Amino acid sequence: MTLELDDLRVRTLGECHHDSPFAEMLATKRTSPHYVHEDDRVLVDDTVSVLLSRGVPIDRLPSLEAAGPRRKVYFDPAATRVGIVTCGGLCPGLNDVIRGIVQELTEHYHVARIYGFRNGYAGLTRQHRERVVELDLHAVRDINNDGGTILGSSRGDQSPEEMVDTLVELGIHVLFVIGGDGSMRGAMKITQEIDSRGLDVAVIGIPKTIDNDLPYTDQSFGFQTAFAQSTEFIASVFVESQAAENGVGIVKLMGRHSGFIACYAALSNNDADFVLIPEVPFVLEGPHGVLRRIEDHVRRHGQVVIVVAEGAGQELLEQEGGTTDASGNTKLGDIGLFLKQKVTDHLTEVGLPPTVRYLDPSYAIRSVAANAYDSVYCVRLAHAAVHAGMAGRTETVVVRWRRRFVHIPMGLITSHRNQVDPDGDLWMSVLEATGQPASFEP
Ligand SMILES: Nc1ncnc2c1ncn2[C@@H]1O[C@H](COP(=O)(O)OP(=O)(O)O)[C@@H](O)[C@H]1O
Ligand SMILES: O=P(O)(O)OC[C@H]1O[C@](O)(COP(=O)(O)O)[C@@H](O)[C@@H]1O
Ligand SMILES: [Mg+2]
Repeated sequence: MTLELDDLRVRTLGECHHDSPFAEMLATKRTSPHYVHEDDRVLVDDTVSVLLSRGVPIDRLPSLEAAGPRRKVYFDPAATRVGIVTCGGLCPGLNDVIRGIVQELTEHYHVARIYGFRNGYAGLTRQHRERVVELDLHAVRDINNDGGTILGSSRGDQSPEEMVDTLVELGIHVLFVIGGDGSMRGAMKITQEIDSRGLDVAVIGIPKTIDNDLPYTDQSFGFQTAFAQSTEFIASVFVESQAAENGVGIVKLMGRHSGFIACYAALSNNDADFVLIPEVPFVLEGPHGVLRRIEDHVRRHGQVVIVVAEGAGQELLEQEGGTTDASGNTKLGDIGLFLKQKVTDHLTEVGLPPTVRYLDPSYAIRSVAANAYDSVYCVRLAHAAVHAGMAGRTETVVVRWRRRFVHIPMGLITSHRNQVDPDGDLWMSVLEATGQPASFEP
């Protein structure tokens, strides 16, 4: 609520003087419900009460710069060299974004060169510089039919100085970083280094996360594909649990800090009786605890299905002492296996010896190709990113916000996490669909 208009202004490298290949097409366009003029701004808030509570005139309301092609661009297209890198965990749609960027840059802007860095930020280091690949239409043809990323990815810190040396050596003007919160923190270190050297290089982020945990964006690309994949595993344990006496199906789904995949997957096929997510703490023991509720459900229905997000109930696990992955992300305890054991022990103790079917689809939900919806989303994000970069926006992320494509300052996307609001309408839908209690605490 403390967000001010000035926090939402994106950085530009300077005035745009070069003719854009889109100038002619834009000349006749008028602002409409389907087209936002390049100088127009999109409101952040969408309810009357929040807008009123801002207490400022309409032109001072928090708003975002519209994405899309400009009449003039900052970089001379024919002389522009571009780099693309994908970092962090895989996500459906990475190849669609790469293809979209390369197509747009090649077919419309006719840029001089497009380089792909291999295996995340590691590909920008001195050691791996020779592995850089040149990307053209041929190299990206059909890549969207495959999951993963043709460029590869990685976790782990790299020196911003070395990475900027690589950009300078290859004469790159625009770097596109497709990645999550960690990648955007890394990208901001790259822009700092660019600034400290006074270089004319733009850095544009395209937010990637299957967890859907980045703020200031509608559902992130690949999320829909990932939760759709998850539903198949829930359906499997449901069938298994129905066929067994005291059948228990448990599916653990990705979601380090946010339970969006668990919520959407559970709502999608409506087979889950309990959904456990990081945002809503729960207790296992006691008359209102999860175990007792599961027991009640098995007594009444003869079976039960539980969907648990990997980050749920971490406070119940004995932690190994703050271990982290190469990128500094905290490694989580295995709530799925823990829950499986606890449920088995409890139901056995109360005379309902269960048949437990446990699935941890893990990488199976994020390594697949994007579905048709996500593919459309990816290609549109790619176009928006290219227009932003060519127009000299920097330290800027392209996002879709309330169905508009807009620019936001990179710092905002790492400012906090998008999480399921326990007071919000999504969690309410989950409670309505599952019938689980709003709280497992007395
Ligand atoms: N605070 C940070 N500063 C600089 N680089 C970072 C930072 N956090 C993460 N990175 C780098 O960004 C890349 C991706 O980060 P990671 O957390 O693994 O995935 P994601 O971008 O999906 O969150 C890694 O190479 C990682 O080292
Ligand atoms: O085994 P890995 O590659 O570290 O990935 C596991 C993590 O990746 C995620 O899919 C999200 O990772 P990112 O932050 O890279 O998007 C989490 O849900 C999961 O905890
Ligand atoms: Mg991350």
